[in-house]
Amino acid sequence: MTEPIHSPDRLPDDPDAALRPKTLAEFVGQEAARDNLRVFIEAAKGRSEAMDHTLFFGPPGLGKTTLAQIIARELGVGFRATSGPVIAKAGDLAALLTNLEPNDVLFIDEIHRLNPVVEEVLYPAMEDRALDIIIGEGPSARSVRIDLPPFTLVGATTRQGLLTTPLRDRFGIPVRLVFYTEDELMRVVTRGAGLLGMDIAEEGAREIARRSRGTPRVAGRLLRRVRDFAQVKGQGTVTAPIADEALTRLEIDQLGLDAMDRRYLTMIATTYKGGPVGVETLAAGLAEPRDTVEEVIEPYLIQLGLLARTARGRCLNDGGWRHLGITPPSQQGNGQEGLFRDPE
Ligand SMILES: Nc1ncnc2c1ncn2[C@@H]1O[C@H](COP(=O)(O)OP(=O)(O)OP(=O)(O)O)[C@@H](O)[C@H]1O
Ligand SMILES: [Mg+2]
Repeated sequence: MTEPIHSPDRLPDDPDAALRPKTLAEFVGQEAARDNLRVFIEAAKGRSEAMDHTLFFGPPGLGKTTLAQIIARELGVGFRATSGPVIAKAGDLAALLTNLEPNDVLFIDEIHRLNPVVEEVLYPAMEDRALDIIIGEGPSARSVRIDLPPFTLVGATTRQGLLTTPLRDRFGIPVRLVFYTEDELMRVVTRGAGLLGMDIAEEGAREIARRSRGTPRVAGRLLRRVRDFAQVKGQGTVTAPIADEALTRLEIDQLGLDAMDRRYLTMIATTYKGGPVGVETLAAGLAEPRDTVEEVIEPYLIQLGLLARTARGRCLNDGGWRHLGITPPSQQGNGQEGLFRDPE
């Protein structure tokens, strides 16, 4: 399997762990979120209390896991991490919760994928710091309430919309993470280059930043690939031309779109005449899971204004047509045929 160079999906053996910021001060961007978190962390520390439960949501690779770790570190408390699909039974969650030290952070990644039975157990744990456990079966079964230490639940999800309302409502601090600006990504790239001991020109960093899909994880990955290229093809320094050549070879275009993004846009443009077309149809056409289309491919295309999600399906915007260099059917003069045929 080849490394998904440009996909913001994480890999099992997290190669970007080395680039992970460890403090709020080191964490680039997400200004609003950071300012708020700083206040909540200080306040909780000042009172020696657990911080309120916090939910991070936003596309993959924007720093949800990183921020969860930073919170624990800045609070000076322990950090336990798990993920929604891993907690199979209520008992698994009970074991995790009863083993926490006071004020610890429990991080649940992909919290929208919690089993509903487990989720029911989480409600009183979050709200009343209590576990209601059923002991025994049948007529002799009884419910026992166990008190828990104070703790902070930090949840992360790429799909806030898939969270049940009762769960969402129990987070006192909801934090939306947004795509990074080019300047912010430049700081991410420059910082990463420093940590990797790389020589990088300002315009080289800008080129990588501009083509990183607004995502620090992608920036880190592109940086490593461009470094290889600079080492072999150049004098070791990442200049703008070296970065451009490397990224072009990786089929990452001027907007930072990769081959999959372009296949997605081209399919809407040519097969579906610009849409609207349903996400299921597009996912099937690309042979990608619907989740990947909705969580990874679409958010950035929408952010760039190339694509619109409408009630009737996905539609290409003017910018999308322009980026592909295709004239929309509506703007074609008479006699222009052939390019846009009805899908079978
Ligand atoms: N603000 C930032 N500044 C610098 N580097 C960052 C920042 N945010 C994220 N990174 C880098 O991007 C990588 C991915 O971040 P992280 O794992 O926190 O993303 P995530 O939102 O949890 O993604 P996923 O949804 O896939 O779990 C980190 O290892 C880190 O190197
Ligand atoms: Mg994560």
